[in-house]
Amino acid sequence: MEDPVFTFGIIADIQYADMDDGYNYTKTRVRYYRNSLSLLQGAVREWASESVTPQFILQLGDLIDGFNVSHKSSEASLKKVLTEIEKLKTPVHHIWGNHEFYNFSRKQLMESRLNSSRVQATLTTVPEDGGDPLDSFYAYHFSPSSKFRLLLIDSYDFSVIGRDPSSDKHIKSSKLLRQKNPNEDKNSPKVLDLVETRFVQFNGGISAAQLSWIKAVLETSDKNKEKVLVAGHLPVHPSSTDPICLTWNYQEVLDLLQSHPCVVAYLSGHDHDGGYHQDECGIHHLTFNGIIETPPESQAFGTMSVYQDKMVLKGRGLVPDRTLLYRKKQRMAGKSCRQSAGKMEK
Ligand SMILES: Nc1ccn([C@@H]2O[C@H](COP(=O)(O)OP(=O)(O)OC[C@H](O)CO)[C@@H](O)[C@H]2O)c(=O)n1
Repeated sequence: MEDPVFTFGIIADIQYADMDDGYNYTKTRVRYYRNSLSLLQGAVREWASESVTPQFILQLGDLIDGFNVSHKSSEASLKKVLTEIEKLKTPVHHIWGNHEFYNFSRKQLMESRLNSSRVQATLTTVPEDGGDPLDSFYAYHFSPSSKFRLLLIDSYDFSVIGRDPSSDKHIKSSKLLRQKNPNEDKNSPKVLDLVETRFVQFNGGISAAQLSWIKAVLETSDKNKEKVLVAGHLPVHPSSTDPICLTWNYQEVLDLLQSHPCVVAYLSGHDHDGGYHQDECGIHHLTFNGIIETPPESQAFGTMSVYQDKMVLKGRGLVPDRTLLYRKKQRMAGKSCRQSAGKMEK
């Protein structure tokens, strides 16, 4: 078999805390807080023993659990987990999830080892909108190999968590939550239907500024005939996740991704049960199972081998193997495949 152009490791929702096993909020799933570190160690060992060490690791967010806050162990837990993942001596690209914001402020995150845009500075482009960097979003892109690009986006850009209560983004997202979610506890999806359940406080959305930044990146990639893999903590397709985990403005994000032929995949975490869907434009939506709810005797991570004509995911434990062919349906830049279909037939 031909060699891949590049390979990378993927892992999601480790949510480490030095505490006994517990449950998720609805008491339907066990959370293995302490053992999540052992599963991470196992993943690192396996990646290190592959014939070719992955070029980088994509960590899809929620590296340590929010419980660390009450245990006053956020710094210690973060250090422990980063020490393990960094043993691989390969770059790690970090997405920020809701649990990052329970543990740390945006300012702390920007200055921490979780700011991989800074660590990988030579490879990346970070948006500069001229305003206060703390009101901005954490998103960047890099090219792991010629004609391929990884684009990391900030699912909590427009959110009440991680935003200063006096900020415009906090005020507006809090207003949106009040409009969409009648429950006193805004983390509760009670009485909300299907995709409306996404309007809970532990989710967030993508601001207009970030959407236009993403659009500009994708336009350049379209022009340069690149293939782009987009990654964020929250899923954006209702068929790839339990709807309670969706990005608030998932439809806007989907419309944007689907109108750029360069986009081949969207990778996310958050829904610990995982999910997969190939959308009508051929984009592969992969939601990775969370380590935190993976039994100690199992595993949940993957190695993605990227080829010119496909991606091959070698899954471990709960993550299945998949061969992901690039889209067959043609799309025109700036139009979704649905809009393009009619035009191309003429
Ligand atoms: N129905 C719910 C669910 C959660 N909460 C509270 O919201 C906060 C975050 O919840 P948590 O389960 O820790 O979030 P995760 O990111 O680990 O998982 C997302 C799941 O996959 C979604 O199903 C926390 O404070 C919970 O207590 C809530 O109040 N009501």
